[in-house]
Amino acid sequence: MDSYQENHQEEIEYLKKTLAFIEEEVKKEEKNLEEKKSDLIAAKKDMYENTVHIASDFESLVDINLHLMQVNNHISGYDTRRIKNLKKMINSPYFGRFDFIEKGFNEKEKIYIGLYNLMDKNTGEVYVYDWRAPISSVFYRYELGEVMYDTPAGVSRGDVSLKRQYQIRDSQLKYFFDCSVRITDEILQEVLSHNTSAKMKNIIETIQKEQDVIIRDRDHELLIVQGVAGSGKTSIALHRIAFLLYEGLNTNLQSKDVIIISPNSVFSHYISSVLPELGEENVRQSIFDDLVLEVLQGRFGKETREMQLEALIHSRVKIGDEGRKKSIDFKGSRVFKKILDRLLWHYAHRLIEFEDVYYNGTILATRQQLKNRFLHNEIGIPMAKQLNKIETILLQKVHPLQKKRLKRLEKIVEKSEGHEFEIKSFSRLLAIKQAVAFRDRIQKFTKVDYGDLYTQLFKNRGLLHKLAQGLTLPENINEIISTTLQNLEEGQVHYEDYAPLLYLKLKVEGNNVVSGIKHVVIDEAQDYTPLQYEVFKILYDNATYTVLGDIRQAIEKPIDYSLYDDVSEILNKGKTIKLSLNKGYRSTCEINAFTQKLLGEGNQHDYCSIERYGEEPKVIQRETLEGIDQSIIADIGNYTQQGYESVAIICKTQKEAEKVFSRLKKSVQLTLIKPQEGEVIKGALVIPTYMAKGLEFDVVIIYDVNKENYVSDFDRQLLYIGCTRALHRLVIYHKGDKSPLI
Ligand SMILES: Nc1ncnc2c1ncn2[C@@H]1O[C@H](COP(=O)(O)OP(=O)(O)OP(=O)(O)O)[C@@H](O)[C@H]1O
Repeated sequence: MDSYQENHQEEIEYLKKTLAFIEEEVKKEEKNLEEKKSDLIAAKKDMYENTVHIASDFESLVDINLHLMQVNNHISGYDTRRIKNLKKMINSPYFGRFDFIEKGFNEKEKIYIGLYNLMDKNTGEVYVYDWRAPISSVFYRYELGEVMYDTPAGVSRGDVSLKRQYQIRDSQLKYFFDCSVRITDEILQEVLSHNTSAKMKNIIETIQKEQDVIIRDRDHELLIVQGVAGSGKTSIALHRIAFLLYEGLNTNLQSKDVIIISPNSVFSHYISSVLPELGEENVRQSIFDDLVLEVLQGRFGKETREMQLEALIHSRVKIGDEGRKKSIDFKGSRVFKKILDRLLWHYAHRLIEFEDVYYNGTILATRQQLKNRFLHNEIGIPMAKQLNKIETILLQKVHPLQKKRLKRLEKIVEKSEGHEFEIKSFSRLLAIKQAVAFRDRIQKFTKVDYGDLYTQLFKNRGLLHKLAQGLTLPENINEIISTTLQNLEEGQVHYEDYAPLLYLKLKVEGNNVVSGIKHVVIDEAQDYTPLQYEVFKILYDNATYTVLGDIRQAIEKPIDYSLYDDVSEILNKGKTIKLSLNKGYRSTCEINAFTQKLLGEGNQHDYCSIERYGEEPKVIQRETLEGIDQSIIADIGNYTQQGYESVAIICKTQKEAEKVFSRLKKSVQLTLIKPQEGEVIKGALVIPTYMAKGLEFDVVIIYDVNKENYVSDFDRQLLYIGCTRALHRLVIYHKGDKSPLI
């Protein structure tokens, strides 16, 4: 036998042994589960039959029941998860191996790496190491030779003499090969040459070194990643969560303690299967609009981010109509945050009209006393709570006086005519009326409403200008003031007002809604304004953060890397690091070269692409829209025949997408993706650019990139986002002259 055959034989044996062990474990766990279920049923039966004798009251009965439910959930949750994980491993128990001699030891260990740990508890033999285990980092980071890796007990060193990769599918060893480099480009190219799927997939078999460094970072409280399109930011974010949860076994981080902030619900669906695939369920996902709804509870209307973008794109068509854009920039800025802080200060010091409080001729507190108490507030207590406390104190003071007053009232009523038979009840009624009047009087200065406060900023003539002293305001500030006031009075504010309103509410009332989050992942970080980060900071103050974005994919903002400095200053974490990724994995080299050119002079950046070749992108002119439609119908047929499974027709706006959809649907099977709607399915679909963010498709067709439709830098960014969604093919159609941007 030659050495390959020997190795092959050895690997077949090892696979057989591992699979047999997994199957044995599954059987054991299933038996275990059955026994536990029977025990539980018996315990329940016993409880129902006997509790009446032992549970002395209803409360203890409830307690027992609750306890049993918890035990029940705990047992079945843990056991079924382990069985599920083991079953997943039957398909492919591991994908990599390295042979390792730890410094100071002689014995060579074969370290197999897979989805989860697989250990024989009786013998201590480890069949497979979880890809997240400390030792597994060697596989992702090193070639042959000397290596080191972090363990909870410190750094371990050693020597790697062999690295091997496998493809095992349906429990069969398809192939394996030895590699001296980290992860060979061939296997990566092979993985990337496949079609994309309706749901994002995990990348554990081919994580790259620079990605692994981010995934396993434990040293920083704020980790910022600037990565080019397709560099794996979203994948990394999800694998990082899985890693932190694995580590969480030591640090007590659980899936319910983690939240992912993603751009929209279509994207949320797209990424929703990665963590469950990696064995981690129940991580919360939220979009900013959910937070708005949760905190503001629909009080100021329901404009969504998509509606804002749609309005913005349409307003751009009218040259010179920059009002909304300036308002968006201003209301998201740190300047506006300063104005809001000054507004809060001004309200506390100047606008609350404290009064002397009398009751029945007795002074309870002077105006100055109340003001002093309020301003020398215990640090950190929100304004509304502090005022509420003042109200409670005044009510407590007045309470004994009200009792005396009731007695007095009874005497008065007794003497008056017409109430002889209802002295008590009539006196009480009078007392209640007086108490209400008293409370209303003090509530004039103890109630503060964040919405009214925001309105005052725009309604109170000159207030905003006064508060903005020393700050630079946009040229159209007066227009912004009048439009905002009008919207507030109509109860329908713009999306850009939500962050300031949230900020004011959280500052005024404190954070009553969200708690317990220990780690926050913000994807598509470039899409949030500094003020939105201020809101995140208040909502998740004690959490650590992973923030990932690509400044070139900002939709309505100029390319400006200072956002990351703002994020770092605002979140203000002790240990912060900013890392960059400049290798794209999604698209072919031809598509990458095309999209880099799109960025325009001066905006290109350090970029490299994985070596995967395909066809040149096509830019095709048609005389009419009908001509474009006919070509697209033919394209969908051709590309589907060639085996591509997802073809996206990307339009500039939702309106355009709807029109294209209604024309094309007569001739071809396709889906229109709408904001707020669930999943992107496979096949042909029509989608507006901003909804396609973060997604990817085998074939991307960009609709009508003509010289009127795509002209500004803003359009360039939209076009860039659209084109970078393509894996294998990119086609651009235009009616008449093409856009000067391509
Ligand atoms: N190490 C890897 N191995 C295999 N595939 C990878 C790897 N890294 C990234 N990919 C693939 O590249 C594609 C892009 O990844 P992802 O969507 O995470 O990138 P991104 O940086 O978030 O992209 P964008 O900012 O453009 O939305 C995905 O198909 C992902 O599976």
